[in-house]
This record gives sequence, C-alpha cells and structure tokens, in this order.
Amino acid sequence: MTKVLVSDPIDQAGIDILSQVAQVDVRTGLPPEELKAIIGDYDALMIRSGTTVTAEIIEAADKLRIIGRAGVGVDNVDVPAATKRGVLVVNSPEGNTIAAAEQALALMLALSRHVPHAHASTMAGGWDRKKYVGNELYKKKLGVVGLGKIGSHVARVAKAMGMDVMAYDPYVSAERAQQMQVRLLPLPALFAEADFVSLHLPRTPDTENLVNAELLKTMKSTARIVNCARGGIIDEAALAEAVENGTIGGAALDVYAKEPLEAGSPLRQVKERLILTPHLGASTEEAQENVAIDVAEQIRDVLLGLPARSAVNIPGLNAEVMEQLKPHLQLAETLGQLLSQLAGGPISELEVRLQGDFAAHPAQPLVVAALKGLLSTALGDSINYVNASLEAKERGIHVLEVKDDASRDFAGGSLQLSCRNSQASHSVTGAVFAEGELRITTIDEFPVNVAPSRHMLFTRHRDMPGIIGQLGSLLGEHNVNIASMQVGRRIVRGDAVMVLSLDDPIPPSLLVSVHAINGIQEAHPVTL
Ligand SMILES: NC(=O)C1=CN([C@@H]2O[C@H](COP(=O)(O)OP(=O)(O)OC[C@H]3O[C@@H](n4cnc5c(N)ncnc54)[C@H](O)[C@@H]3O)[C@@H](O)[C@H]2O)C=CC1
Ligand SMILES: O=C(O)CCC(=O)C(=O)O
Repeated sequence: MTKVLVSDPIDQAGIDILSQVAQVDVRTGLPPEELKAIIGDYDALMIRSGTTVTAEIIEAADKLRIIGRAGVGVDNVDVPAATKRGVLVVNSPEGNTIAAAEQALALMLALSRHVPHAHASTMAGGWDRKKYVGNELYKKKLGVVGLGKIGSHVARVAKAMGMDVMAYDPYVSAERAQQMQVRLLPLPALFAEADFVSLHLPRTPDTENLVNAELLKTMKSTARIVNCARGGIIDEAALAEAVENGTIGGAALDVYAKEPLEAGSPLRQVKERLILTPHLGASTEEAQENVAIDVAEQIRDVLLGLPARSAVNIPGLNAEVMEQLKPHLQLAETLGQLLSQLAGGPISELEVRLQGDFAAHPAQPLVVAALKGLLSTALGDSINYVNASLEAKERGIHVLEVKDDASRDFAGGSLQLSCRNSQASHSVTGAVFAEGELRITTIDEFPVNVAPSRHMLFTRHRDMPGIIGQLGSLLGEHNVNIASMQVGRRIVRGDAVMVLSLDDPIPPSLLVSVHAINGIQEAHPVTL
C-alpha cells in the first residue's frame, strides 16, 4: 500500500487528492526523532514550513520518492541530501504569490498608520489621536528588493497606489524593469532613497544578513522596512536597535532567522514602530487551497509514475519537457545502458552529441537521461533523474555535450553517445523514427539498424565466412532463441559488428564459448 505522510497542516483539498492513490496519514507537530522513526514507512512526505527535513531524516527514509513543499521556499528541506538519495523535491512556486504580496502591502499600510499600536491603545481604554498620526504611501518611494513573482506584484499594486517604485535585483534585465515601469538601482542607492523597503528575495549564503547595521544607517530616519521573504536576510539585533534608536522610522517582519521567534529575541523588546507577525504571508484560505492542490497533484502524479511540473532538484525537466521529449529521453537512456555494457567498466568521459534536428531539443534533459542509463548498470534502481548528474560527478565522469545541427543522417536527427575509459572508447548512435520507434543506428561507427530489445548480444569480429553460422549454431545448441540478427561492416572482410536480439539471456558459460569462436574479438551481452 502506497503511503503519504502529511506532517504540517494542509488544506483538505490536498488530502482528498492524495487519498485517490495512497493511504494518507496526517501527523502534525512531530518531534524530529519521531519523524525519523516513522519516515521509513512512507513513499511521500507533504510539508509546509513547520517541518524541517534534515539529511538525517532523508537517510532514514528508505522508501521515500518525493517531498512536496506546499509553498515556495524549500529552505526547510536539505535538497542536496534529497538529490543524493534520488528523492524528488517539488514545491508550489505560484500558489501563494498574491497572499505573500498582500501581506507585505498590509504591513506597509499598518506600519505607516500605526494600526496595531493604535488598536492596542484603544482596546486598553485610550483615545490617542495625536500619537498615531501616520503617513500616506501615495507619492512615497518604495524600494523592492527581489523583483520576482511576489516583488513584481507588490510593485504593480504600489504603482497603482501612486508610489514611485524602484527595485534592486541583480538577475532582472533592464528591459523587464522598463516594462514594469520600475527604476533599477544598486542596493545602497535604493536604501538611501527609499521611504519604504520591501524584501522579496530568497535566503541564500549571499543574502544572509544582507540588511545589516551598516546598511540600516544609510536609510532615511523616516524610512520603514518590511520583510515577508525570509528570516536571516535582516540582522535582527541590528534592526531592533535601529527601530529603538530612531535610526529608521519603523519595521514590520513576518519571518525570522529562527522560527518560532525566540522568547528572548531583542525584537520582542521593541515597544513602538515595530510590527511582528508569525509567518502569515501564505496564510490565506485561497493560498492554502492553491498550494495544497498544486503539490498534492504533483505527489499523486509522481506516485503514479508521471512527471512533476515544479521539481526543485531536476531543473529543466518539467512535465511539459518530459512529455514532449518522452521517446528522445527513452532513446538517451537506452543508449546510455547499452554504452555502459559495451564499455564493461568505469567510464571517465561521456560525450553526448545531438546531431541534425536532434540539436533543436534542450540538451540537459537528454544528458541526464543518458547518465541515468549509463549508471543504471552499476546502480540499478537507486539511480534516477534526480541524482544521475550528481552520481556521475561523484564518480568523476566528465560530461561533454555537443550540438551538431549540420549533420543530416535522419529526418529527426540522431543522438550519439561516446565514452572513454583507460582501456578503450566506444560509441553508439540512435534515432527516433515515426510513431516514436527507437533505433540503434551505429555501434562503434559501424552502421546497423536495430530496434532495442531486452536481451541482446553485440560482437566485434572479422568479417569472414562461417562465423555467423557458428554463432547461430552455438546459441541454438544452448536453447537461446535468436529473434533478429544484423551485421554491420565498413569494408568486405574487414572488422565488423554483429547485433543479435535474443529471446533469452546468455548464460556466462555460453559467453566463454562465443569468445572462443575463431574471428570473434569481443562479445558483449546486453540487458536493457
Ligand atoms: N512570508 C511567507 O509566508 C512567504 C514567503 N515567501 C518567500 O518570498 C520570497 C520571494 O518569493 P517569490 O517572489 O515567489 O520568488 P521568486 O523566485 O519569484 O523571486 C525572487 C527574486 O529574488 C531575486 N534575487 C535573488 N537573489 C537576490 C539578491 N541577492 N538580491 C536581490 N534580488 C535577488 C531573484 O532574481 C528573483 O527575481 C522567497 O524567499 C519565498 O520563500 C514566499 C511565499 C510566502
Ligand atoms: O507554509 C507557509 O505558510 C509558509 C509559506 C512560505 O514561506 C513559502 O511558501 O515560502
């Protein structure tokens, strides 16, 4: 029975989808040691930001195929450890965009009009209209840091409210900023000019403590800063001090370096001009339904053997690409399997050559598929699209990808894999014919035309009378049935290859006899 563990509160719509294909256990608030103890029973894990999936938990997850993060940030998942173990990580990149953007806008408005403090004062019996005079957003300068999905929505709404919007995002082009009518500025200039700064970038080693005491000092004393992105991007102690001392006008935070926010955090000591919310950016009914459906559908699909649309650890291999390239990926994988069995040992270099019309396809998914096939001979089922590149790197396989669109061998082009190791080099070429049929078209540069089959035998031999007959008789004597046979040669009575498709595998003892046939130089049984 396929089993899914849901370890954070998830909208019922997601649970209903998962229940179509699996037994779903909802167990929220599990301590890490308990999660580690039970994770071995599960094929899939669905989380929000409450569960931290460490390398230790992934190590204990013997059956786990997929981790689904119902949200954007996957910083609570050890993605490299999941990749190494071949566990797919998926998220919902867009399901909570609007919710998070609206939270940032709500906090900007609440800050500039002192909403929480005025409310608390009124509830406590006060009527203080003078103390809580605020500011308008209209005509103020907003600096958006991170002009991605959420930052762009904040920018759009802010413009509609009459704000002058600037942005800092080193990965956004001038054309895109121009389209959005946003001025791109360097970070120091943005902080110096802004009346409001709103952060919408990921937490990475580069962005940790990006907003530190030094940068805060460059802000106007009336400026306010909002962080609905990730904790750790702002130095919390420095921010508490800057708000307390009046270095800046105020701050609002939804996210913290350590969550839940520690009882002793200096932020909890600041009494005025600071608003804290407990990571509520994605907490709208709409967003929770969106992300739950988005991620549950992906988990369901992966458990049914279908591709996921938002995989975090196999970039470039989304569902659309997988579907379009299905036979081409299958060809790359088959050629990889074939090549590793021809090489018969460790490979130090793999060249993936996309020829003719094949060169129009994206190379990266085909390289991953070729590596999966290549490594599956040694690693079996533990190798998949998620960990193939990493495993190849760890084994020191140097991968070269070449696009040669001038080559015109077949209508749809062809794919050639070549490998080298200390002893020899081999190459195989294949093509996808009409109706998605796969063909092996060359072996070590010898032309053939063979449909791949489960059991095959490849030989290198001298092209001389009697050799084919002897091999046929030998296999017949051992009750190995030949389904088809192909011979490829470049010159008469020179070197040649033979490809036999067999109904049965070749026993090792028979292979010794095949090698003993006069004229046979190499014989490689292949199982696909
Ligand atoms: N508070 C909450 O509940 C939520 C928080 N988030 C967080 O919001 C953040 C933004 O999410 P999205 O807009 O969906 O992501 P996104 O990937 O669409 O946008 C992120 C942007 O940050 C930019 N960026 C990366 N490094 C940068 C740097 N050093 N300086 C400036 N910009 C940089 C990228 O180029 C990109 O344009 C993420 O950290 C996400 O985890 C997302 C949803 C809810
Ligand atoms: O699941 C949540 O509520 C947190 C959402 C979030 O931070 C994200 O999607 O990155």
